Amino acid sequence: MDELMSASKEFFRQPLQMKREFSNLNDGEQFRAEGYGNDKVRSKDQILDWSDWIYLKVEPEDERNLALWPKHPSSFRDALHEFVVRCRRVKRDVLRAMARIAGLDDDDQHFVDQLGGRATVHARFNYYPPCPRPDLVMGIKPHSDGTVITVLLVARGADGLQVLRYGVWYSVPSSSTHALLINVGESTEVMSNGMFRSPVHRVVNSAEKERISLAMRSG
Ligand SMILES: O=C(O)CCC(=O)C(=O)O
Ligand SMILES: [Fe+2]
Repeated sequence: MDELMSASKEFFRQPLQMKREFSNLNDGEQFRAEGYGNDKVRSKDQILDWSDWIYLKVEPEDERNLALWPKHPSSFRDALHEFVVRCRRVKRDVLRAMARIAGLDDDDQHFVDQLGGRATVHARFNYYPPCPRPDLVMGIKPHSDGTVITVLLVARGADGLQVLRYGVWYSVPSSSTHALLINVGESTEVMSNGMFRSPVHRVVNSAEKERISLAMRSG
């Protein structure tokens, strides 16, 4: 996790020109989901998030578009691959535990198998630079994840993530180590008939501190 978080930081700290090599704008114009950049611009009045990201399909392995995987730092690709492999187990264990909580017996059939053998996983590396006027921007707008499950890797000491519960925003405390946070996705909320809720969350920027995270979005 250390290596991956350092590689991510190093990537984002490069000059824009270097990062644009992996841009999510094809020919500088046409938006595609994968690559480095920001939201698709749909109108002049659109408010963009105060963040940068890289969005990459990481599973199934044979559907990776390696041309968009950063080459610098050189540790980036291997560190990401290793994390993807480790996440498979985390995901499976969490989904099995959830099936047990739901009182289901043959657990794999319920949540794990919903992902199938060729489940799609996207990695979204997020970088939130400090903002001199955090009151005017949003690092990532309020949303819930359209996934089965999201494994969020939060860099050591990074704060800014907030979760909405009954109309009140609660801050997720930062940790002195890198941390994994599991987010229930909308598909699981539907599959469980609302027993597991997919929380609405957002990131607020800080005036002094950056935030780095990696969301592994499954399904
Ligand atoms: O940076 C974070 O912790 C939140 C990221 C997030 O919500 C997402 O990528 O879906
Ligand atoms: Fe999210």
